Amino acid sequence: MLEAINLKKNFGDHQALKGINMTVNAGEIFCLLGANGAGKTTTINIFLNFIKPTEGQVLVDGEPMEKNIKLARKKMVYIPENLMLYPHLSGVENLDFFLRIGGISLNKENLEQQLISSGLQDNFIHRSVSTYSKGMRQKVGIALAKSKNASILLLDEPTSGLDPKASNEFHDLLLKMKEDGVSTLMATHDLFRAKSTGTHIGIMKNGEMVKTLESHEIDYQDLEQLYLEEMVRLD
Ligand SMILES: Nc1ncnc2c1ncn2[C@@H]1O[C@H](COP(=O)(O)OP(=O)(O)OP(=O)(O)O)[C@@H](O)[C@H]1O
Repeated sequence: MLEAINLKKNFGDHQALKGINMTVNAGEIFCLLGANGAGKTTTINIFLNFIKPTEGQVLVDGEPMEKNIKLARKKMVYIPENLMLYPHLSGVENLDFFLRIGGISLNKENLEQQLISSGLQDNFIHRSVSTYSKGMRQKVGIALAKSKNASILLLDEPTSGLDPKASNEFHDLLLKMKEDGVSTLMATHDLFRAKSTGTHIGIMKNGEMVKTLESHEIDYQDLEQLYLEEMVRLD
């Protein structure tokens, strides 16, 4: 479970976040929507402890993150738009490497199994990652999250640039992790996916969360209209 309490972030005299409150419970997929510069990545970076908030607090499973940052990071996996993997290592070798950094050692069969169950074709798992498509690299990220038993998944536009089939496969994997009780926070510009995959949708604008809703409350057309209205509304 992930919570933000009154998160504020200033970069110089620019207020990037103006008091964000949000909760992502176990088994929820919270999709953050908002125009470029709304503050989505800043929010995710604070959750990841990449940057510190100017004010406010992050709670991980109810505990302030700064109380035990190592433990909090152990629970999390981050998949950005372009997952950084070692291009000359295979999928199996990358997975092994990143798991070992986190103190986890799996045997070869388990590593292979994790990649295959994350949708990577078995004839690719021993090939160098430089031969992988973007969708295949993102699946290595999912395999890492599953192998780590991560309970929190933070995603920053993970399917941008993926073709519809690859994007579909990736979102199916997110839905499976949701069934396993993972708390997922995903920044996205894809309203359709936010509606179809998300359990909750937050619309950010100029550093504020201007709307939060449960995705079953709204159909896709109304979400699109609401989003566009929020974007043009003068405050
Ligand atoms: N390190 C930084 N230094 C100064 N300003 C920053 C920094 N990081 C972000 N900002 C500013 O904070 C605001 C929020 O940026 P952020 O990257 O969080 O937006 P975003 O919603 O993720 O946008 P996008 O959809 O383009 O990824 C922007 O005005 C951005 O210019």
